[in-house]
Amino acid sequence: MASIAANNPQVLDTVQWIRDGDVVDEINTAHTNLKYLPDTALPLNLKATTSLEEAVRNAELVMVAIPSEHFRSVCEDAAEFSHSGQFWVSLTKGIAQPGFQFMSAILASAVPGCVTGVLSGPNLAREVAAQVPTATVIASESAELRAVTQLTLGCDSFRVYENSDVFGVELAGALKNIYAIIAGMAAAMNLGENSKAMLITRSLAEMSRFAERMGANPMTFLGLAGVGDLVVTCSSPLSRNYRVGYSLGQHESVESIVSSLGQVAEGVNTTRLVAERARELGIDMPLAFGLYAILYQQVSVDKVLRSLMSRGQNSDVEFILPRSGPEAPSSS
Ligand SMILES: NC(=O)c1ccc[n+]([C@@H]2O[C@H](COP(=O)([O-])OP(=O)(O)OC[C@H]3O[C@@H](n4cnc5c(N)ncnc54)[C@H](O)[C@@H]3O)[C@@H](O)[C@H]2O)c1
Ligand SMILES: O=P(O)(O)OC[C@H](O)CO
Repeated sequence: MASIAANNPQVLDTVQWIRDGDVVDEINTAHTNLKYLPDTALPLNLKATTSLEEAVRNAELVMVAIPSEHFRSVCEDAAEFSHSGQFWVSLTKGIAQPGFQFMSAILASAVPGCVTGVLSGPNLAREVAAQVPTATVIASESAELRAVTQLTLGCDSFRVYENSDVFGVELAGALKNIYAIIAGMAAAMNLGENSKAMLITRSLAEMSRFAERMGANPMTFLGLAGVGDLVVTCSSPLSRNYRVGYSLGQHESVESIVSSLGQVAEGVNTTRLVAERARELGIDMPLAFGLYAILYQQVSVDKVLRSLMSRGQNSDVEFILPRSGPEAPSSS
């Protein structure tokens, strides 16, 4: 996203804050970030810094892409350099603990006086930086924040659509990681194209069911942040969550997959938080429960698959034909 903004002649300065001084030097001198974007030359005017003050103090728009686990602490450190009315947008697709915290809520409490938004959509970072034609969603209650984000990022290779359902957009971005892991598993098991279509479509049904019960608008899931991001992350090995699933499907342990990934796959933690919350609220989420059993209860992938395929059959689109009660297994 920083490279998209830096390429925009209407944006005065783009400053990217990074902890690691060596990466900062690499971006400022060689104009590359080989670990994350090995094939991309970064814009010459993209400036990196290890100083939060330099990145935040004079910014009109601050975009935060920190893994959810560390999102609050970085925002709290940055808050002393913010000013009232400054636009802060989360790019992070996860849920933080303790409790069940979303990034827009963390921004609002960690950065007092800021105006918040969420950017989410089918946006594999390598493709965004390579200027592959791409679209995203900016969600905010502030029309001004939405417009500033569209002006900052909109260009020949990148389109920014708007939505006011902040909760729905950020929930979609977090939930799709669960189903990307499952899709990666299905790919490793060579389950076939029919299975892929069933999986993506039933994932969407499950995500929308959860979202509606949590108070989001399920129609948001028909847009880029819902269907769009679900399709890309469930189809591409460029997704870390998909790769985690692929390795699980090859019977690697979660511990070794996560340690060899070297980057964050938010879906592993999100699966636990969402499955636990869904059980508390009595929301039926068979795919998320199945993945939870594989990740956290040592249940085999084959056993989960058999149990999913033997469940009672229910409504296709539950917003048209209501579901007929709990989908209990039809056979043991
Ligand atoms: N990579 C993508 O394609 C992509 C696309 C859209 C959204 N996201 C979201 O962006 C978020 C970040 O993912 P990412 O892909 O940028 O890479 P990542 O998950 O590897 O982490 C991003 C950066 O955060 C840094 N970091 C980790 N802990 C930190 C801390 N305590 N303080 C400061 N920096 C810290 C890491 O060093 C890394 O440089 C995730 O929530 C992800 O869902 C990623
Ligand atoms: O690499 P992932 O699995 O975190 O997915 C990246 C983006 O969220 C795709 O939109």
